[in-house]
Amino acid sequence: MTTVIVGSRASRLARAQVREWLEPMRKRYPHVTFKQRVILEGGDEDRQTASLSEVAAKTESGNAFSGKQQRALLAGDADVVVHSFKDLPTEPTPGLTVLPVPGPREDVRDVLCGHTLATLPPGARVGTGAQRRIAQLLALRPDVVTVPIRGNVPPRLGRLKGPGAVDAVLLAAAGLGRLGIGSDVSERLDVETFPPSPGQGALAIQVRTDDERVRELLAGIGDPDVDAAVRAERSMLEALHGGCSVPVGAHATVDADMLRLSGTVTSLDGKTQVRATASGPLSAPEGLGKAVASELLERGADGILATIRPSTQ
Ligand SMILES: NCc1[nH]cc(CCC(=O)O)c1CC(=O)O
Repeated sequence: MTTVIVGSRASRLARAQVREWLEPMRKRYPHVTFKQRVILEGGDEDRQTASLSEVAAKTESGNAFSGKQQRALLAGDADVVVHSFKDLPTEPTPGLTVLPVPGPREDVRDVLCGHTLATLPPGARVGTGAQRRIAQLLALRPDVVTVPIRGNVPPRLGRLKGPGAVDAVLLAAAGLGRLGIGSDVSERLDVETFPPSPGQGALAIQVRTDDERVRELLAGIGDPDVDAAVRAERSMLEALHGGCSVPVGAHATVDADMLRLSGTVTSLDGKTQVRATASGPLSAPEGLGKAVASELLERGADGILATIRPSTQ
């Protein structure tokens, strides 16, 4: 009997993600005992510091959400860790490997709860702390005011009511779907006008590079289409030198053996937005990601990104 320890952050969403991944794994490998182990992160423990970049600066790894998971993995306290792909930094961590991306991918879209884009009253207050969401929202509705909110998904939704309530909140459909609260959604935002964060809705399964036992066991868990789409989006982000919260949106789709990737970079005030789209073979997702990134840079993305200070939020 072999045992595999699966590390997870403490939040309901993180635990739901691990359960989602474990369910087919347990069916596929009935002889393996999978055990869940909760590993707390700075970004989970520290609820007082408003800015995630400040929380990240206090952690050893400089990452508020995935640093301790990765250290636990390296130390052997877990054999596998499950992240939201979009929360994982683009730089690889020495000694760790991300396995081919499993499917199915959750709904990749961002959603508005409380109002739709069209019904938001002029000057409405919209809760979100993510730079990409702020920028893309202001590009569509320059009249609204964004209010920084962070924390787990249920308290963010809770900001629609009570003292200091906001008119709407912007969140990922994937988080709401995994928590079973998708019915609170007012509008699912179109991927063309509001492209999601690269990798949104997908899971990153990370293991130790030298752990042949687990790597062999889990070889073949990836979904080739989901894997190619996520690789294309993430290599575009990497080529733009973007972390997980720069105002970069990406969306890749698969059609037979072709991959199509759209990317956007938006200034924080929403006034400038560059876009690029290209297609390429499913077998070369990184090449497509780099090609779309070069096109974005040619169209002025570097000028926009230069004005934004690095942040891990
Ligand atoms: N940054 C927080 C975060 N990280 C992953 C998700 C859920 C979406 C996903 O798994 O891609 C969320 C919540 C949100 O953005 O609303």
